[in-house]
Amino acid sequence: MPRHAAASMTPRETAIAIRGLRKAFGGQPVYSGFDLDVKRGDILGIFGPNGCGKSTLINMAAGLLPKDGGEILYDGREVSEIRVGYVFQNYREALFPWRRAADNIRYPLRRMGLPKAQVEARLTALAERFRVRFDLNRYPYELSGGQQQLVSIMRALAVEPEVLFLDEPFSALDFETTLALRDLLQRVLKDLGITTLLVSHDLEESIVLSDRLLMLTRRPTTVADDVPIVLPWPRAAAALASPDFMALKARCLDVFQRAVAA
Ligand SMILES: Nc1ncnc2c1ncn2[C@@H]1O[C@H](COP(=O)(O)OP(=O)(O)OP(=O)(O)O)[C@@H](O)[C@H]1O
Repeated sequence: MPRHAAASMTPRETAIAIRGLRKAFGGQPVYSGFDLDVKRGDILGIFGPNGCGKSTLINMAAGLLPKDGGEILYDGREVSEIRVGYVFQNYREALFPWRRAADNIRYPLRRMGLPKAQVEARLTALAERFRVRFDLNRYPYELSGGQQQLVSIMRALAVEPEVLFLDEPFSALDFETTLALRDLLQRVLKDLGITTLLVSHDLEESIVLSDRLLMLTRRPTTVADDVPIVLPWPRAAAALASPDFMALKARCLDVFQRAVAA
């Protein structure tokens, strides 16, 4: 594989500005005047009580769900004006079952009208970045859950997104697979510098994968705490035992328990 193929993948690092965001369901507000800034290249973890609106936030940010008011801008542009990648929790429903894994990854690139040679170069570069050892010519049902979710992640990154949205990407996977994928993903995201919003139900995972962790309250949702995660990258499983990690976890757990009790 030529080295320039991997090097060609250089998405822009984009900053996100959310101002006065409003959203209600059935008259019940989830967000009423929510503001947030995300620095370019940051991985922002979003953590909070069940039903506080984590998925709603990233779905609105990704343009999958309309907002009632306010704005979400990417270096001043609407989401419709930028390329985004989205990885869903449920990899079984995310991939096209009738397309081989490689064709799932090629699909958005073909839709973009990319010449065949570039499509293949991106596919090869991604396979190299993610150290893929399985056969991408298999169909999704022939792959393990972890392999399928890896294909979903590769497909999301294939379009060279400016922003990546991850909604509980590992929650349907076993622990061993989760650790391996976490390790791979953080290396790739930090290498590429993609601004990322990550929703996870797992506090340790949120801390391990984030530059900054946004702790949310129950709805109407506000920010309970905004925690910089100052730990060296990459963060291997062993980092979970470090005193700095334990201190961050204790702080976040305390905030979470107060948010749930409120
Ligand atoms: N389409 C919808 N119609 C009505 N209510 C909705 C809709 N989508 C979400 N909600 C409600 O809005 C709130 C926020 O939902 P959301 O899925 O964003 O929360 P979450 O924090 O991601 O939840 P969880 O932690 O359970 O995954 C919940 O109370 C949910 O029931």
